Amino acid sequence: MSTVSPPDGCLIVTTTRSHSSSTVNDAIDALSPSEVVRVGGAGHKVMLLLEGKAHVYVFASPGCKKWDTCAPQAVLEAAGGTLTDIKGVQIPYHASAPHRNSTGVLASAAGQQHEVYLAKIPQHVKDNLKA
Ligand SMILES: Nc1ncnc2c1ncn2[C@@H]1O[C@H](COP(=O)(O)O)[C@@H](OP(=O)(O)O)[C@H]1O
Ligand SMILES: [Mg+2]
Repeated sequence: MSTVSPPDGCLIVTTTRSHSSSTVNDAIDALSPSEVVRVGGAGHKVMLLLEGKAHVYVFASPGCKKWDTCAPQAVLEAAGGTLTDIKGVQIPYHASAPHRNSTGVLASAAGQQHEVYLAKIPQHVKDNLKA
């Protein structure tokens, strides 16, 4: 699967258009992005990662559900990218897993250092999101 790499020398963060909060914005600000692209839909944001139009997708909020992230995550991982919760933990998809992604979402494009973005998310943001 071929994808386009996001540009070097800048940081484009994609996030929610309609579910912002102070925690959501604190996580974004901590990355010091050069641009923030606010669009609706988990799939839309992952598409931006695949198209090289954003480096990282950050959502430090509990609202997103398993069915919003499962297909986008599969496609992103097939392309070499990464999607975890905001703490870097794998999102569980087994039959008895809770429907809600209560510990948020952080996804990065292929070639990005996922752990570098994770390390920049403030501890109070991580602590605020409980499983
Ligand atoms: N507070 C909330 N209540 C309900 N759904 C939410 C939500 N926050 C996020 N979501 C869902 O999580 C997905 C990503 O949210 P957002 O677009 O705001 O980043 C969206 O679903 P879809 O991916 O099916 O559009 C959206 O409906
Ligand atoms: Mg949905």
